[in-house]
Amino acid sequence: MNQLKERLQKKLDHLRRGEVLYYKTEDSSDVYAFCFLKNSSAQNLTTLMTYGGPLSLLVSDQSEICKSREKIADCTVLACDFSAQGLMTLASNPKQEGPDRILLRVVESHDILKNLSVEGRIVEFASNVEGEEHCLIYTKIYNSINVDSSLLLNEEDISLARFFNPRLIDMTGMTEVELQQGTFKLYSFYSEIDGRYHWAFVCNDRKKENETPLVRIESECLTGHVFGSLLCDCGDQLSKGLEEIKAYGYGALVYLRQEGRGIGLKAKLDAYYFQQFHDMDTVDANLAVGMPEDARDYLIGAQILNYLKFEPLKLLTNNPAKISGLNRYGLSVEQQVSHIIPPSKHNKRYLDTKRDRMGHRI
Ligand SMILES: Nc1nc2c(ncn2[C@@H]2O[C@H](COP(=O)(O)OP(=O)(O)OP(=O)(O)O)[C@@H](O)[C@H]2O)c(=O)[nH]1
Repeated sequence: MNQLKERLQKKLDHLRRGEVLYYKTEDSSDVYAFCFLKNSSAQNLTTLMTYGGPLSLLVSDQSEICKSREKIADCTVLACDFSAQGLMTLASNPKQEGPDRILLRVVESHDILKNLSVEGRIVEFASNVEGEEHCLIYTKIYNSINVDSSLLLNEEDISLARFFNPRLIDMTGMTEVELQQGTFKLYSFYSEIDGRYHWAFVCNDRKKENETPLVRIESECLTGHVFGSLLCDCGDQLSKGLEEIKAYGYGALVYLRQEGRGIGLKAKLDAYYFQQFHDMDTVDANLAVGMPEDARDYLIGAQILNYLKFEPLKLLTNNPAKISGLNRYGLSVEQQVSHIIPPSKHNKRYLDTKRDRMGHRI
């Protein structure tokens, strides 16, 4: 973890000095070059222009970008609010304009919006580096160049930068609750990322030096957790998870608001329709309603565990994506602890699909 942090820090230092960094996307060989726009960075602008196509510029509302007007007359300018939700703001306001914007080559096509999801993350990343700097200029590189790896940002760096940003969750309250499984401390956390509250049921009964906490990350399931639907194993997993943590004596159940594997309740119910009336399994049904098979991200969970200082940890799960989802944000999972509920006639297909199509260790 420390090595990763140091490596990231070095790259950030380059960025602070106004030097050009590079970014390579995970799913293609596209390389972007970018830097902050500073008054002194005319040299860097020339470098960017030599490498690539039209420059793009992301500016915040208070940007002093007008000062640089002459230098970047042919830029695509995208209005952007550099909040933690920068990406969403960007996507939902592609035409946001103001009198102080120099030029807008208005972004309308979905393709460009898709690209923005890559660049939006860079913006978020860059804005975390230095609050004062609010202009990021970038271009996709068309000329093939050899990029020095110390100047290359990758997805891992972006994930780490997001993780180290302490502003993404706030601990908003703590109380004690009596559950069937025993007494837990219940923490609430507000997340800037999705504007929701997430919960942690914490058990510290037997905390010892060097003992590893047992953690369960539970994704919201209104139908299973609240109404006791038999179509999934969620209800049983929730109560058994709390029971096991209590019996172990040290750990937490982190309850994330990721209903329907992150696609939301409305889309989950639409997907149920395809499962029931078109004989699809959960994966195909999600795709049929235009959603990914699993839309979850574990940044909020990772930040909550970091707040609780529950790392390294043992994770109660059958789902390898949860382990890699935490590793991605620098958390170490020392052990996977199986969390298997015996199948019933109602949820057998659901569980078979988890095993056969989603790699769950069941
Ligand atoms: N899209 C969709 N989501 C479902 C369906 N049934 C249950 N879910 C959701 O699946 C998620 C299950 O979350 P978890 O139990 O935390 O995790 P998991 O991925 O099953 O992995 P484990 O840790 O092994 O339990 C919840 O968000 C449920 O709402 C379904 O038929 N379709």
